[in-house]
Amino acid sequence: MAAIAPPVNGDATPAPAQLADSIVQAFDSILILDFGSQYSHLIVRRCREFNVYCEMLPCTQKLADLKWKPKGIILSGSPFSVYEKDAPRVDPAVYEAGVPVLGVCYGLQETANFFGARVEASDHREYGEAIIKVLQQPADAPAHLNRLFEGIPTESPVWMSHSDRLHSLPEGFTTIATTESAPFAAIAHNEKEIYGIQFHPEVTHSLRGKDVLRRFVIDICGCAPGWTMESFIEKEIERIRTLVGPKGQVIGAVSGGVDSSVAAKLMHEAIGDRFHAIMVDNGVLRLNEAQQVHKMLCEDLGVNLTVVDAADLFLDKLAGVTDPEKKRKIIGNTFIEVFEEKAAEIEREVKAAGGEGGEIEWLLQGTLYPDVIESISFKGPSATIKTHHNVGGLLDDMKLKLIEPLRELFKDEVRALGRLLHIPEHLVGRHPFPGPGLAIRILGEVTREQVKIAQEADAIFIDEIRKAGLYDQISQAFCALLPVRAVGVQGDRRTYEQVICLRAVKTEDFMTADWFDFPGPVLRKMSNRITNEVKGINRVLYEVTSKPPATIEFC
Ligand SMILES: Nc1ncnc2c1ncn2[C@@H]1O[C@H](COP(=O)(O)OP(=O)(O)OP(=O)(O)O)[C@@H](O)[C@H]1O
Ligand SMILES: O=c1[nH]c(=O)c2[nH+]cn([C@@H]3O[C@H](COP(=O)(O)O)[C@@H](O)[C@H]3O)c2[nH]1
Ligand SMILES: NC(=O)CC[C@H](N)C(=O)O
Ligand SMILES: [Mg+2]
Repeated sequence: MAAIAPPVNGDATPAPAQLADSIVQAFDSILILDFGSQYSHLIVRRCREFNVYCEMLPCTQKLADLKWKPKGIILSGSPFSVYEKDAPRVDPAVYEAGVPVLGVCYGLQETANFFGARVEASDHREYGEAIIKVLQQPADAPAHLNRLFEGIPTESPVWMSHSDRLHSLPEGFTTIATTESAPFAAIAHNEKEIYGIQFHPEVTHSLRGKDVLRRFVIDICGCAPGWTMESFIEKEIERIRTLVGPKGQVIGAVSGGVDSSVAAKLMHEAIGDRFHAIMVDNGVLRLNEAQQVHKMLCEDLGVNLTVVDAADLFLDKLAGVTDPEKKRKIIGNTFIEVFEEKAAEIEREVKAAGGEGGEIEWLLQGTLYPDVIESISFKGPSATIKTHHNVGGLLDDMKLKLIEPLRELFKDEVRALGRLLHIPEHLVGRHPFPGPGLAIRILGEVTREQVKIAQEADAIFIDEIRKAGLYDQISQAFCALLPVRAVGVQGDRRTYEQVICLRAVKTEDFMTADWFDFPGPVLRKMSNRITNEVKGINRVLYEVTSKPPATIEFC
């Protein structure tokens, strides 16, 4: 998505995002301006849970450049303090847009700051739970002062994460709630529907936080809750048809993962056989993955899939490379090279067969919102944690244009979409597998030997998870091959072999995650099988770090 409204959802640049025109025209939408809080994406999720579409853009987004009119604006929290020299500033147009505004934590402080109040470091830092007290306004007060907390108990627990506080109330505002340490825990403008809250309503620890957000989005902004997956399918199919035209052809990057399968099914519904699905065997897939996916997509999805064997090309390019980001870029770039070559080949074939199809201009990818969310941070590339192969790892001069129907969605929304499209449960419920595959799970150099070890260990791990009936309780599970050797004893002989680390996590949206608590006997069986069956491994570790501070993948 480019800085200013591109004509399609997807766009190769990892620059600020804008909502696809068709979505905003069809649905009431909320704009969330991100000041860099680690919880910003949760605001997006919560609003979507009310069936209201919302889009998060960096706080540097100027309202004047926005091609659509939001029904309301939410300003997120931030690691900054408003009095810092480099602190991100709110676009003053936000308060003149004529739509309700809600500032959360830093958003409240920046609003107060804008309206002339002093914000200062406090002796009473509040991290964690606080009890909010809602102040009932006098009978002659403007009605909107009571609106945000209407129906919310006078006292309820909220979650705080701040060390700054307002020194005083900005002129023209009223305090609408307090806590013991925050005398201005919630404020509202006396005339305009501008609100600020010091707590984080988006985290589940704020007991009635979701209700406060609902009050804002539905009752105050007046958003109609029309954003459902049913309506999304309809609109998206229409949009794809218009975009591609009556003769246009699309090549699809399909991996067997749930995202690209859902995207492929949607595309197939929209343009039928003018869609050509391609899976690339990049040499770092799971054991027998290419064969299994081929069968699954043809049989279960009715999509015609070609598997391109490019294992040697990828593995040769990866030879000698140990840096994780370099691996990611090489894989991202090589994927595109292969797709462009394949697109030209399909065009020639269609022409030779006297077919009607036009040029292949489009590449379908199953990119999701979490894949892009980091690259739209206002902090820019310096904050990039890792380059997702399908976002930051693309070729700069690629000829194919991207079409990414799921770019605005979270994983659970995609799964719901898949079920509505009648995609079988075993496909919809599959654990994600990253495009760069085992290359980012083999720490150090990726060789054919290392791939074989990683594949065999992974197959055993997943097999045991399934046998224990735990597959659906786990969000993602895999093995990482560590670049170290350790001494062991096998068959009375000294061994000096590699160490494999098992990782299994539970997560709702893959933005945060917790490690899975396996029963001891299951771990024991896994460890036993791996050391016995996989040549080259003499130790098995289990990873017990959540995200954050770790990430799900090892690199
Ligand atoms: N081996 C592959 N061949 C072709 N395209 C791929 C391959 N691996 C990844 N892609 C493309 O990159 C996109 C992003 O990969 P990602 O792993 O995030 O999604 P997915 O594979 O569709 O679903 P999941 O996240 O469940 O694995 C895919 O949707 C697909 O378009
Ligand atoms: O297709 C992908 N291409 C990538 O480059 C990539 N990097 C991470 N992932 C997947 O994203 C989710 C979050 O992973 P991290 O916590 O490691 O960032 C997890 O599900 C990861 O498997 C990727 N998927
Ligand atoms: N979570 C936040 O938005 C914190 C804002 C500001 N940095 C503070 O400490 O008060
Ligand atoms: Mg995948």
